[in-house]
Amino acid sequence: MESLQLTRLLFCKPCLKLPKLAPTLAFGPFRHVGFGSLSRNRAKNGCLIARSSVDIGGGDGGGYGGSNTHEGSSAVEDEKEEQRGFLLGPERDVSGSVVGFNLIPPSGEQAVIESHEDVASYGVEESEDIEGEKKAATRVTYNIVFVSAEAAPYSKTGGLGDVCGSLPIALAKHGHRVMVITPRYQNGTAADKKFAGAVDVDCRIKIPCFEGVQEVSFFHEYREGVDWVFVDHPSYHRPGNPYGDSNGAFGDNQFRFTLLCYAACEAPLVLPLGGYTYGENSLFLVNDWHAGLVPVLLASKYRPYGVYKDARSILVIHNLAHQGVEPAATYKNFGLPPQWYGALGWVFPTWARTHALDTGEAVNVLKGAIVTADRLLTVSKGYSWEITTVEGGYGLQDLLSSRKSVLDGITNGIDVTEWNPSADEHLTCHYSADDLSGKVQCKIDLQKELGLSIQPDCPLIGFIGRLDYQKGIDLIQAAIPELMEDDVQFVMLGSGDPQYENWMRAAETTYKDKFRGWVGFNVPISHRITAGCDILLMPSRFEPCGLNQLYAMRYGTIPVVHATGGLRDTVETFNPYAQGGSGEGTGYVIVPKLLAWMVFLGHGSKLFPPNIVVECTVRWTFSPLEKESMLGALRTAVMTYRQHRSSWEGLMRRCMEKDYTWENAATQYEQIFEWAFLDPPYVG
Ligand SMILES: Nc1ncnc2c1ncn2[C@@H]1O[C@H](COP(=O)(O)OP(=O)(O)O[C@H]2O[C@H](CO)[C@@H](O)[C@H](O)[C@H]2O)[C@@H](O)[C@H]1O
Repeated sequence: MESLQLTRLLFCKPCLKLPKLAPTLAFGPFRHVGFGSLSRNRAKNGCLIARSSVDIGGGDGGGYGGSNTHEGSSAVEDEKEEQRGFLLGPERDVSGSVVGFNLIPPSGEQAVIESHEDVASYGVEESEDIEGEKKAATRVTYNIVFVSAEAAPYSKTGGLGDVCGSLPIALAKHGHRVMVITPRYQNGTAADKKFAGAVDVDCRIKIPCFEGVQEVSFFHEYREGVDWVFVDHPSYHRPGNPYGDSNGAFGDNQFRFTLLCYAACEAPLVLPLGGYTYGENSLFLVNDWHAGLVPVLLASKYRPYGVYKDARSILVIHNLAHQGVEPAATYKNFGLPPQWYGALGWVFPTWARTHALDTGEAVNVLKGAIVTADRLLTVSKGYSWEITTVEGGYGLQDLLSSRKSVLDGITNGIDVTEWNPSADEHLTCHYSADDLSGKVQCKIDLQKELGLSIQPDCPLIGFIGRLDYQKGIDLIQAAIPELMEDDVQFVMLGSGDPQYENWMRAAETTYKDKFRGWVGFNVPISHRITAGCDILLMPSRFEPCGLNQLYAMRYGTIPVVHATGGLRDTVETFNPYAQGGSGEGTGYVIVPKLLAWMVFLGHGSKLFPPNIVVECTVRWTFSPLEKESMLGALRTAVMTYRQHRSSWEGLMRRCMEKDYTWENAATQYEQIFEWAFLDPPYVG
């Protein structure tokens, strides 16, 4: 295999020398008054190293330092790798990963100048105390590199795009230097314009993988305090979304995201953004399997050669169901040293194998990331526990349990500027918790737009999301015939599995007056549904965090959710007896919650003083996940909407007053960063 030569000059400065403040870093609310990068300088003490021939992963298996002493993945080794497991007829998920296993067992069977002005990792910043006096407080800032397959507004198919479009900005506002690195997708539609603000930085690197050498280039846009870096390669230029098109997932996703990961490892070293590279002390936030090769590369191809010795990586799991699994024979594609096979090696359980001779051997990128990342994070606390269980671990529960000491969960925030009912650009009418009157107009507008009968008092139920098994679409499908007998309207927006898309179209024909199924991905419509509906249904089988329920709450749209993962963490069960109402009932409070509520409804509000309802906290949850319990929760919500309007308005207001800003989440992320740097990095 041909190896890659990359010319690089590294300027290194003497240990402990504090560099001047880089002007490009003086953004955010905190002013750096002094900082220095210590550990990196320790590694290359006071010398100028001219490095030509830097191999970033050539077939000799080498890494940084131009060393050829490292054992290579020879042709013989490659042969061997090829003989590892072979999957016939692999079943793939929407992102293209092999999911030839039912993870829930079936029943019965269980020239580059690197900055010498090394960017800050540690800073002292000024803050104000409550009396307004300026005082010096030590606040650590980091050079953060987000790696993600999508980042809104440039690319988005779901919540991953939202998070990687918003959290970086929140962290930049905290004074961190933040880069987001993601592919530069060009699909030949108007969406291509979203990348128009990014300029070619004229930096090309060659990546040896897939038994060849690939050249990628970088585009850059500095926006809202964040360096948005786009990796450009012909494989990102094709119709469809980041993962596939109408024919399903792209067959070369392993290749496309391998390129992304290599490029992400190089970017902090080679891109002098604003004049300075991010450098080796960077903190990588790698999101889902698409970015999962980054910690593996750091451990196998950089750290052994003294590069990124003081970097850290945090794997953020947004969805454990997608793991980047491919046949074991594809290991050689990654360009990793053969001895690192074990990090990615994965064996399907016997029951999940395709035939008697199938050894079940595969490579699993997400597993590699779980093994090699310095810390693990999920997007809610509830989900961080669920993934350590058989039901939620998707085969990785034991590995995840073994890393519990570095596993945390932080609930996502939302972009409260984009999602703001009092100023939403996609709405013609606005409202707020103080004045809810505009919401009914949003409902009327939506009914008009969708061709539903205009009925301001008819409960309007919505669903927005990917049409995927995860989201419980089959449950909605099963419940619709019954639900459509009630006096309600139902609107669904989604795209994904063709069988659900077809069902939505058919349901629209069957229930002309009551049901609308919008097949496609449409952000303005998603805003109008969120504002115009009274109830948002989320019967997800599992939900790592969920953003739509957070958007819904902000818009005073009451979520009815399955009590799982982030939904359980963020939606509080409505209890008419709580708070000031406790003890004022008539003795019904000890019965199960749902039954108690039904009794309350049955006897009317005369039984309880009005303040009981007003002071209750929000909403319903239903568990276990069955059609009947979902219908029960929905009908309870509908009854409250119809019969207890003041309770309903109380619910709406409490929802709208909830704080799910990124500011809150960003502070929690900083705690995790601190912990990541307290422990030594993973070295294998
Ligand atoms: N057809 C359509 N048209 C317009 N907009 C659409 C749409 N379908 C979905 N969206 C939007 O995509 C986002 C979906 O976010 P979610 O968090 O609900 O789900 P997702 O499963 O993609 O994300 C995964 O990652 C996120 C982020 O961590 C976790 O919250 C979540 O639990 C996890 O499954 C929302 O902004 C939604 O409005």
